[in-house]
Amino acid sequence: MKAAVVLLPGLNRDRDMIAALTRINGAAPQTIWQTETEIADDIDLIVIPGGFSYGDYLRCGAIAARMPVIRAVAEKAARGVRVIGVCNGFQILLEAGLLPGALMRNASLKFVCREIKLEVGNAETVFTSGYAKGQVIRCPVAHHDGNYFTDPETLKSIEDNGQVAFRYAEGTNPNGSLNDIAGIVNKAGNVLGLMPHPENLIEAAHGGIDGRALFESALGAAA
Ligand SMILES: NC(=O)CC[C@H](N)C(=O)O
Repeated sequence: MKAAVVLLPGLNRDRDMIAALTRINGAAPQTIWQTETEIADDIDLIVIPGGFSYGDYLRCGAIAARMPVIRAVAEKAARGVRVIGVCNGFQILLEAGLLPGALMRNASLKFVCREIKLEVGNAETVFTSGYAKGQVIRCPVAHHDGNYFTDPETLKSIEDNGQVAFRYAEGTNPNGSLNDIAGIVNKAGNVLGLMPHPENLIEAAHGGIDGRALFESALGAAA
């Protein structure tokens, strides 16, 4: 499988993401700059990394969501290509309408940078098939706008459809997210957004490999 990483000014997790994908996939991902309007047909997985695109001006992810490259990502997503947005990448996918809901300022009004625990909410997605349902994994978070919110009807539908891929395990919700939601997939199941950073826990030097199965699932279990 071939992976690509979207690059935007202000992102700062792109190198970590490229390193993680290179290690897991055995080949460096292609990089796609903000102004590109087309993404190659042989790309199976597109990743939008975390950071502070365009300085988080207006709202986190709001400016990025209007860049040509995100339109190209949306076109690929509509055709079933797998897309992962991590942290700022998740915010961008929400702002672009590829996922439902919004990420508000953390309930504490503070930037939170620490390790939390994640519970796998649905192990039947292409991104979580390497985990067991209910499995609890370690994962770092680093954000100030991670407080997932949506209207009650949407919340019910994402819960009923099994779209909650990851939840903050009991007592570790760092931001006040509704239903402890840490990551969701779209209805079709090929777009994942999550606030924590699994790319920072994929090799022994990181102190653990709990994030690895996410990328292995996304890269390995492809049709
Ligand atoms: N690490 C990140 O991607 C941070 C995302 C965003 N800038 C926030 O602080 O909420």
